[in-house]
Amino acid sequence: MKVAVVFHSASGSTKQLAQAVASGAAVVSDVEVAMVEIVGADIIEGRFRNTKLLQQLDKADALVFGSPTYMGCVSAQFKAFSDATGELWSTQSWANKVAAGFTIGANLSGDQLNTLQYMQVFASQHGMLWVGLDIPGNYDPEMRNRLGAQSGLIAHSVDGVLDETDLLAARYLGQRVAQVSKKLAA
Ligand SMILES: Cc1cc2nc3c(=O)[nH]c(=O)nc-3n(C[C@H](O)[C@H](O)[C@H](O)COP(=O)(O)O)c2cc1C
Repeated sequence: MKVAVVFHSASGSTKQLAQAVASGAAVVSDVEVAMVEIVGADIIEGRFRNTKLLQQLDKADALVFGSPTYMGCVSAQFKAFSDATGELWSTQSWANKVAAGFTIGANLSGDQLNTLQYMQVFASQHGMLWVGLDIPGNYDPEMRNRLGAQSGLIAHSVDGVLDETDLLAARYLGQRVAQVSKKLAA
């Protein structure tokens, strides 16, 4: 079972979440986890060009998408990556892969939900199966999902220092994606 955490991060906070998601997925037995970073250098004249990266994702059973919230949506780098997958859309070659998402913003209510919703639509365009969080906000003894979104993980940091509960929720999201993927494959 292969889980890929596909993310863009400019100043490192989304990357910290991605590492936590990956570590959560890795605790599930027989799961191989890859960190797949979207970098600006792969965007040439506005188009994301990294065939190897897309081929790596083809082989994964589950993709967890991560992007900072920029201007109320995914970053331009993440969007360029998602546009590049348009070539796969007509064949639906990612259909029935499991998908999930996480984001972070500097404002408590900085329109991060729109970022998750974009990722969810993106996954649906590929026929993927979206997995949200099954942690009801403010009802968790560990205070994971403190911001209460269940479409995916919304984290918040004003200075790039991650809240421990957001990292716990990210770990949990990774674990959940790996477990659901195994269940589907059984
Ligand atoms: C161009 C730009 C736009 C941003 N837009 C938002 C926003 O709409 N909502 C929000 O809460 N934070 C916004 N932020 C803050 C980032 O989401 C936040 O700093 C995040 O932690 C950056 O992630 P990174 O460290 O992975 O790059 C914005 C930051 C930048 C640079």
